[in-house]
Amino acid sequence: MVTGATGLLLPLVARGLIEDLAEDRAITGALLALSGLVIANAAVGALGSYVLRRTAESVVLGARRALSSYLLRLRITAVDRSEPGDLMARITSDTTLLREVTTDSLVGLGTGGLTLVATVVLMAVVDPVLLGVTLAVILGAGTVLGVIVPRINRASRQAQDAVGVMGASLERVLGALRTVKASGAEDREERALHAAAEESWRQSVRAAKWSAAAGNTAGLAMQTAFITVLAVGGARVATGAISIATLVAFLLYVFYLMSPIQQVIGAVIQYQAGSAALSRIQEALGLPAEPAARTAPLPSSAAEPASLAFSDVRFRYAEDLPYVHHGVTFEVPARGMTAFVGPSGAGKTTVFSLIERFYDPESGTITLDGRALTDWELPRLRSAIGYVEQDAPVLSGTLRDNLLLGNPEADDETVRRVLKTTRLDDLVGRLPQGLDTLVGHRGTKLSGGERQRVAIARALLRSPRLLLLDEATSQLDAVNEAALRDTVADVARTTTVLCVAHRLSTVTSADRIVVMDAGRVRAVGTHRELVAADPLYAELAATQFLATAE
Ligand SMILES: Nc1ncnc2c1ncn2[C@@H]1O[C@H](COP(=O)(O)OP(=O)(O)OP(=O)(O)O)[C@@H](O)[C@H]1O
Repeated sequence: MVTGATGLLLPLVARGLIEDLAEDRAITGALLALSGLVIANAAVGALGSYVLRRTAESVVLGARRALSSYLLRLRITAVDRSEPGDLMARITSDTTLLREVTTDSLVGLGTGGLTLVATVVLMAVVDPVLLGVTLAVILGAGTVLGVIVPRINRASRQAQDAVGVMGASLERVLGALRTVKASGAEDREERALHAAAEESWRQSVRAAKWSAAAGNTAGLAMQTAFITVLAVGGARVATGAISIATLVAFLLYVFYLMSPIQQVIGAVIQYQAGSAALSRIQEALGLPAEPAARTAPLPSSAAEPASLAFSDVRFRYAEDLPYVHHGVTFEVPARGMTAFVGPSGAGKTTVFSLIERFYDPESGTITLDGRALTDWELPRLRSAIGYVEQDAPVLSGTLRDNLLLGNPEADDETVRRVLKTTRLDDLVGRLPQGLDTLVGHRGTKLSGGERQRVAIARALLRSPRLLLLDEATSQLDAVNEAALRDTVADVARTTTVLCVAHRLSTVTSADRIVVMDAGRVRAVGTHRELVAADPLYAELAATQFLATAE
């Protein structure tokens, strides 16, 4: 505003200068005022522009922090429905567009708008007739802009959506690059990536076309205003209605009008891209999330193991999908090892997802320590559990980062002990950088079996009251598997262990086995009991399990 005000005073001082010259008065004062104004204008302008950019960066930072915190708390149901690459684009690319909204758009609209109004007021003071001429031209341009602006908005939104699609395609390909290469699918994936990039290009070019049209409409309007004012003003000077000095001052105002008008139109155009990005950010912030809560402390090593019960649990992943659990009921007392077996797709992993409350059942209750899961504070519930997922994910970073992910407080002695029980000590000893070795994206620098052992070690370091192992030993060789079986048996003496098992060797030593089939529990018992009592179990034991047993 100060920059605008100093700029606005210049024509008045210029008029004074011309009048001083015309009337042979000293011009030192006017010259000094002119120089002072020019310098103040430049200095305040530079400072303002810095403050503005800083503010804009802070807006982007705020949006990125809010979005990343929110996305970490997303419910798994929302993650199932979204593309991670698209969510990533919303945090990285869409937030960048907010920078322009803050600098060029909002502030441009504010200062440009104010300068515009002030200029018009001063024009009215100088000569209302010429102001009328100027406004008529500007109004015509405004009408044209009203048609163009919504088109810029639509194109901007589609361009950003295409960037999201591109992010999703990239994530899809980079997440499984080996499979893509092994399947010889590079060309097809390349086409999909290019199609998304081209769609973004097409829409951005469309937005650029309309933006250029809008920008030029403004330029054209200003030139028309300039020429019309010159013609009408010239005529008025000829008839003696106004003086030359007034015409010069007015033309200077028309000249000054250019910048705020360009600013306002630029702001409106920028705002279209910004508002498209903003609506994509708001969409992400509208996804269902878990309530914000602080991470709960891990249970002390002396904490009692947990007991668990499912009672008539019915669950499906979405309303348009079939039920995965049709009234699942079982009880697991504190301590000991419970194995879940059953054909693929029976709903074993889903049991674990429900315990972690990644999803909530449609009906029935799940209790931990006799208390419904819904009555537990979510962080407290999860802090009691150690979970090793089916594909044993390992995160990019060092081995140490991965091991300490679930318990950053674990001391060196505990880490050493767990490394020994999971037989990772050999690996760590062999690596030149030991625990500080980088494991690569998703742990690609580790073998499948090593990844599983890292995942188990990570869960054990939490000293959980309930340990969930989902086929955690499927990729281990016989020696490692036997060793880990002993470790798990050891852990089961002090902790409740639930294990989805595919190997007979894991199952035979279990305290109880829950046989699941098509979303129901069909039998519970020990290996010996079930072989005699349950035909499905007997069949599984005789074929699938025995085939992989030692
Ligand atoms: N996120 C999900 N969204 C929709 N359906 C899912 C989802 N996860 C699993 N399902 C479906 O739920 C059913 C049960 O899956 P679950 O992973 O619990 O089976 P499982 O018994 O562990 O099988 P496996 O032994 O092959 O791992 C399957 O039919 C599967 O297709």
